[in-house]
Amino acid sequence: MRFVKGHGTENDFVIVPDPDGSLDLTPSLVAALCDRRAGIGADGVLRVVRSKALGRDDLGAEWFMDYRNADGSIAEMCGNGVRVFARYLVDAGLAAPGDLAVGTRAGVRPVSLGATGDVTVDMGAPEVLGKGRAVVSGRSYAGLRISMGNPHLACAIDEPVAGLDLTHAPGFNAAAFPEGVNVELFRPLGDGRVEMRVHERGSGETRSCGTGTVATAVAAAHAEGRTTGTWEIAVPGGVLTVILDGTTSFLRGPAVLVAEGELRPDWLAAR
Ligand SMILES: N[C@@H](CCC[C@H](N)C(=O)O)C(=O)O
Repeated sequence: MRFVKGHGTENDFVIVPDPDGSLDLTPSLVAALCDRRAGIGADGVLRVVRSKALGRDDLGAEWFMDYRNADGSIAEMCGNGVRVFARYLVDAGLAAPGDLAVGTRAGVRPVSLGATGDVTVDMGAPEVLGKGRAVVSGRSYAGLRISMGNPHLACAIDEPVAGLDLTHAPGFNAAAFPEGVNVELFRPLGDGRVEMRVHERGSGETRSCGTGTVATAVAAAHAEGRTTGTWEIAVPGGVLTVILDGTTSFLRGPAVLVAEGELRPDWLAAR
Protein backbone atom coordinates (compact mmCIF):
# COMPACT_ATOMS: atom_id res chain seq x y z
CA MET A 1 0.00 0.00 0.00
CA ARG A 2 1.47 3.33 -1.12
CA PHE A 3 1.31 6.42 1.06
CA VAL A 4 2.41 10.04 0.95
CA LYS A 5 3.02 12.19 4.03
CA GLY A 6 2.07 15.86 3.89
CA HIS A 7 1.11 18.82 6.02
CA GLY A 8 -0.50 22.24 5.96
CA THR A 9 0.97 24.53 8.64
CA GLU A 10 2.04 21.37 10.48
CA ASN A 11 -1.44 19.86 10.54
CA ASP A 12 -0.16 16.56 9.14
CA PHE A 13 -1.73 13.77 7.16
CA VAL A 14 -1.08 10.33 5.76
CA ILE A 15 -2.39 10.43 2.20
CA VAL A 16 -3.59 7.06 0.92
CA PRO A 17 -4.27 6.80 -2.83
CA ASP A 18 -7.26 4.51 -3.39
CA PRO A 19 -8.71 5.68 -6.75
CA ASP A 20 -11.10 2.74 -7.16
CA GLY A 21 -12.27 2.63 -3.55
CA SER A 22 -11.03 -0.91 -2.97
CA LEU A 23 -9.30 -0.28 0.36
CA ASP A 24 -10.93 -1.38 3.62
CA LEU A 25 -9.90 1.66 5.68
CA THR A 26 -11.04 0.57 9.13
CA PRO A 27 -10.89 2.90 12.18
CA SER A 28 -8.14 0.71 13.67
CA LEU A 29 -6.02 0.93 10.50
CA VAL A 30 -6.42 4.72 10.50
CA ALA A 31 -5.41 4.91 14.18
CA ALA A 32 -2.40 2.66 13.50
CA LEU A 33 -1.27 4.81 10.54
CA CYS A 34 -1.60 7.98 12.65
CA ASP A 35 0.27 6.51 15.64
CA ARG A 36 3.39 8.68 16.04
CA ARG A 37 5.46 5.91 17.60
CA ALA A 38 4.26 2.67 16.03
CA GLY A 39 2.93 4.00 12.70
CA ILE A 40 3.67 6.80 10.22
CA GLY A 41 2.27 9.47 12.56
CA ALA A 42 -0.31 12.11 11.63
CA ASP A 43 -3.32 14.14 12.78
CA GLY A 44 -5.46 12.37 10.20
CA VAL A 45 -5.72 10.29 7.03
CA LEU A 46 -6.76 11.54 3.58
CA ARG A 47 -8.03 8.74 1.37
CA VAL A 48 -7.87 9.80 -2.28
CA VAL A 49 -10.80 8.15 -4.00
CA ARG A 50 -12.79 8.81 -7.17
CA SER A 51 -16.27 10.16 -6.36
CA LYS A 52 -17.61 7.66 -8.91
CA ALA A 53 -16.19 4.75 -6.90
CA LEU A 54 -18.33 5.92 -3.96
CA GLY A 55 -21.43 6.32 -6.13
CA ARG A 56 -21.13 10.12 -5.76
CA ASP A 57 -20.99 11.19 -9.45
CA ASP A 58 -23.69 13.69 -8.45
CA LEU A 59 -21.02 15.84 -6.77
CA GLY A 60 -19.52 16.95 -10.10
CA ALA A 61 -16.03 16.54 -8.62
CA GLU A 62 -13.79 13.77 -9.95
CA TRP A 63 -11.98 13.29 -6.62
CA PHE A 64 -13.35 12.83 -3.10
CA MET A 65 -11.42 13.54 0.10
CA ASP A 66 -12.34 10.77 2.53
CA TYR A 67 -11.02 12.39 5.72
CA ARG A 68 -10.47 10.48 9.00
CA ASN A 69 -9.29 11.78 12.37
CA ALA A 70 -6.29 10.22 14.15
CA ASP A 71 -8.58 8.15 16.40
CA GLY A 72 -10.25 6.63 13.32
CA SER A 73 -13.41 8.73 13.50
CA ILE A 74 -14.91 10.34 10.41
CA ALA A 75 -15.21 14.11 9.99
CA GLU A 76 -17.20 16.08 7.47
CA MET A 77 -14.47 18.47 6.42
CA CYS A 78 -10.81 19.40 6.90
CA GLY A 79 -9.57 22.77 5.63
CA ASN A 80 -5.86 21.98 5.76
CA GLY A 81 -6.55 18.47 4.53
CA VAL A 82 -8.35 19.63 1.38
CA ARG A 83 -5.43 21.94 0.51
CA VAL A 84 -2.88 19.13 0.98
CA PHE A 85 -5.20 16.78 -0.94
CA ALA A 86 -5.26 19.19 -3.90
CA ARG A 87 -1.46 19.56 -3.77
CA TYR A 88 -1.21 15.76 -3.91
CA LEU A 89 -3.59 15.54 -6.92
CA VAL A 90 -1.51 18.05 -8.90
CA ASP A 91 1.81 16.53 -7.84
CA ALA A 92 0.63 13.03 -8.81
CA GLY A 93 -0.61 14.25 -12.21
CA LEU A 94 -4.23 13.44 -11.30
CA ALA A 95 -5.31 17.07 -11.75
CA ALA A 96 -3.89 20.08 -13.58
CA PRO A 97 -2.78 23.20 -11.70
CA GLY A 98 -5.42 25.93 -11.67
CA ASP A 99 -8.95 25.50 -10.39
CA LEU A 100 -10.30 22.14 -9.33
CA ALA A 101 -13.19 20.85 -7.27
CA VAL A 102 -12.82 18.38 -4.40
CA GLY A 103 -15.74 16.39 -3.04
CA THR A 104 -16.04 16.17 0.75
CA ARG A 105 -18.74 15.01 3.16
CA ALA A 106 -19.57 18.70 3.64
CA GLY A 107 -20.05 19.23 -0.11
CA VAL A 108 -17.80 20.29 -2.96
CA ARG A 109 -14.91 22.65 -2.17
CA PRO A 110 -13.35 24.65 -5.05
CA VAL A 111 -9.55 24.85 -4.73
CA SER A 112 -7.04 27.05 -6.60
CA LEU A 113 -3.35 26.25 -6.82
CA GLY A 114 -0.31 26.55 -9.00
CA ALA A 115 2.39 23.93 -9.61
CA THR A 116 4.02 25.23 -6.41
CA GLY A 117 3.13 27.72 -3.69
CA ASP A 118 0.12 28.41 -1.53
CA VAL A 119 -3.21 26.67 -1.95
CA THR A 120 -6.52 28.53 -1.59
CA VAL A 121 -9.83 26.85 -0.91
CA ASP A 122 -13.34 28.26 -0.96
CA MET A 123 -14.55 26.95 2.40
CA GLY A 124 -18.19 27.93 1.88
CA ALA A 125 -20.46 30.06 4.03
CA PRO A 126 -19.74 29.78 7.75
CA GLU A 127 -22.87 29.13 9.81
CA VAL A 128 -23.05 30.98 13.13
CA LEU A 129 -25.19 28.89 15.48
CA GLY A 130 -25.12 30.97 18.66
CA LYS A 131 -23.23 31.25 21.90
CA GLY A 132 -21.42 28.48 23.77
CA ARG A 133 -18.84 27.90 26.49
CA ALA A 134 -15.66 25.85 26.75
CA VAL A 135 -13.90 24.87 29.96
CA VAL A 136 -10.09 24.68 29.93
CA SER A 137 -8.13 23.93 33.11
CA GLY A 138 -11.25 24.65 35.18
CA ARG A 139 -11.79 28.07 33.55
CA SER A 140 -14.89 28.76 31.51
CA TYR A 141 -14.59 30.78 28.29
CA ALA A 142 -17.45 32.27 26.27
CA GLY A 143 -17.45 31.49 22.57
CA LEU A 144 -19.38 31.23 19.36
CA ARG A 145 -20.74 27.97 17.95
CA ILE A 146 -19.94 27.83 14.25
CA SER A 147 -20.39 25.17 11.59
CA MET A 148 -17.85 24.95 8.80
CA GLY A 149 -19.47 21.69 7.71
CA ASN A 150 -17.89 20.35 10.90
CA PRO A 151 -18.60 21.74 14.40
CA HIS A 152 -16.54 24.46 16.09
CA LEU A 153 -16.60 26.47 19.28
CA ALA A 154 -14.35 29.53 18.95
CA CYS A 155 -13.60 31.36 22.21
CA ALA A 156 -11.80 34.69 22.58
CA ILE A 157 -9.36 34.92 25.49
CA ASP A 158 -7.41 37.92 26.72
CA GLU A 159 -4.11 36.25 27.57
CA PRO A 160 -1.41 34.72 25.32
CA VAL A 161 -2.58 31.38 23.94
CA ALA A 162 0.87 29.89 24.66
CA GLY A 163 -0.10 29.65 28.35
CA LEU A 164 -3.06 27.32 27.78
CA ASP A 165 -2.94 23.66 28.76
CA LEU A 166 -4.68 21.75 25.96
CA THR A 167 -3.38 18.32 26.91
CA HIS A 168 -6.94 17.45 27.94
CA ALA A 169 -10.09 17.90 25.88
CA PRO A 170 -11.92 21.11 26.82
CA GLY A 171 -15.30 20.73 28.48
CA PHE A 172 -18.37 21.74 26.45
CA ASN A 173 -22.13 21.41 26.47
CA ALA A 174 -22.70 17.94 24.97
CA ALA A 175 -26.36 18.74 24.21
CA ALA A 176 -25.21 21.57 21.91
CA PHE A 177 -22.59 19.33 20.26
CA PRO A 178 -23.96 15.77 20.17
CA GLU A 179 -21.25 14.78 17.66
CA GLY A 180 -18.41 16.44 19.62
CA VAL A 181 -16.66 19.68 18.74
CA ASN A 182 -13.38 21.28 17.74
CA VAL A 183 -12.50 24.00 20.26
CA GLU A 184 -10.47 27.08 19.29
CA LEU A 185 -9.05 29.54 21.83
CA PHE A 186 -7.93 32.78 20.23
CA ARG A 187 -6.54 36.18 21.16
CA PRO A 188 -7.09 39.15 18.83
CA LEU A 189 -3.83 41.08 18.31
CA GLY A 190 -5.23 44.04 16.32
CA ASP A 191 -5.22 44.93 12.62
CA GLY A 192 -6.87 41.64 11.64
CA ARG A 193 -4.17 39.54 13.31
CA VAL A 194 -5.15 36.77 15.68
CA GLU A 195 -3.28 34.02 17.52
CA MET A 196 -5.04 30.69 18.00
CA ARG A 197 -4.66 27.21 19.43
CA VAL A 198 -7.03 24.34 18.86
CA HIS A 199 -8.11 21.08 20.43
CA GLU A 200 -9.55 18.94 17.64
CA ARG A 201 -12.29 16.40 17.96
CA GLY A 202 -10.75 13.00 17.28
CA SER A 203 -7.13 14.21 17.12
CA GLY A 204 -6.36 16.20 20.30
CA GLU A 205 -4.32 19.39 20.14
CA THR A 206 -2.97 19.94 16.64
CA ARG A 207 -0.59 22.63 15.39
CA SER A 208 -3.19 24.02 12.98
CA CYS A 209 -6.78 23.52 11.87
CA GLY A 210 -8.08 25.10 8.66
CA THR A 211 -11.77 24.96 9.47
CA GLY A 212 -10.84 26.18 12.97
CA THR A 213 -9.01 29.24 11.62
CA VAL A 214 -12.04 30.19 9.55
CA ALA A 215 -14.30 29.72 12.59
CA THR A 216 -11.86 31.89 14.56
CA ALA A 217 -11.93 34.63 11.92
CA VAL A 218 -15.74 34.55 11.99
CA ALA A 219 -15.77 34.85 15.81
CA ALA A 220 -13.15 37.63 15.77
CA ALA A 221 -15.15 39.53 13.14
CA HIS A 222 -18.39 38.94 15.09
CA ALA A 223 -16.79 40.44 18.22
CA GLU A 224 -16.15 43.61 16.17
CA GLY A 225 -19.71 43.64 14.80
CA ARG A 226 -18.48 42.62 11.34
CA THR A 227 -18.95 39.72 8.95
CA THR A 228 -16.18 40.51 6.45
CA GLY A 229 -12.45 41.13 6.36
CA THR A 230 -9.05 39.55 5.84
CA TRP A 231 -7.57 37.78 8.84
CA GLU A 232 -4.07 36.49 9.52
CA ILE A 233 -4.38 33.62 11.95
CA ALA A 234 -1.12 32.57 13.66
CA VAL A 235 -1.18 28.98 14.86
CA PRO A 236 1.69 26.97 16.38
CA GLY A 237 2.49 25.54 12.91
CA GLY A 238 2.51 28.79 10.91
CA VAL A 239 0.16 31.44 9.58
CA LEU A 240 -3.03 31.04 7.55
CA THR A 241 -4.99 33.76 5.77
CA VAL A 242 -8.77 33.77 5.98
CA ILE A 243 -10.93 36.02 3.81
CA LEU A 244 -14.57 36.56 4.75
CA ASP A 245 -16.54 38.32 2.03
CA GLY A 246 -19.97 38.13 3.64
CA THR A 247 -21.08 35.32 1.35
CA THR A 248 -18.35 32.72 1.54
CA SER A 249 -14.95 32.21 3.16
CA PHE A 250 -11.52 31.51 1.69
CA LEU A 251 -8.57 29.82 3.38
CA ARG A 252 -5.04 30.28 2.00
CA GLY A 253 -1.74 28.82 3.09
CA PRO A 254 1.03 26.33 2.39
CA ALA A 255 0.45 22.67 1.57
CA VAL A 256 3.58 20.54 1.61
CA LEU A 257 4.29 16.96 0.52
CA VAL A 258 7.11 15.56 2.65
CA ALA A 259 7.70 11.90 1.86
CA GLU A 260 6.28 8.87 0.15
CA GLY A 261 6.68 5.16 0.54
CA GLU A 262 5.20 1.73 0.81
CA LEU A 263 3.70 0.22 3.94
CA ARG A 264 5.22 -3.13 4.72
CA PRO A 265 2.80 -6.01 4.00
CA ASP A 266 3.73 -7.69 7.31
CA TRP A 267 2.90 -4.51 9.27
CA LEU A 268 -0.41 -4.22 7.41
CA ALA A 269 -1.24 -7.88 7.90
CA ALA A 270 -0.80 -7.50 11.67
CA ARG A 271 -3.36 -4.69 11.83
N1 LIG B 1 -7.66 19.75 10.94
C1 LIG B 1 -8.82 19.90 10.16
C2 LIG B 1 -10.12 19.49 10.80
C3 LIG B 1 -10.21 17.98 10.91
C4 LIG B 1 -11.55 17.44 11.38
C5 LIG B 1 -11.86 17.74 12.82
N2 LIG B 1 -10.93 17.15 13.75
C6 LIG B 1 -13.28 17.26 13.13
O1 LIG B 1 -13.46 16.18 13.72
O2 LIG B 1 -14.23 17.96 12.76
C7 LIG B 1 -8.87 21.23 9.43
O3 LIG B 1 -7.81 21.66 8.98
O4 LIG B 1 -9.94 21.78 9.22
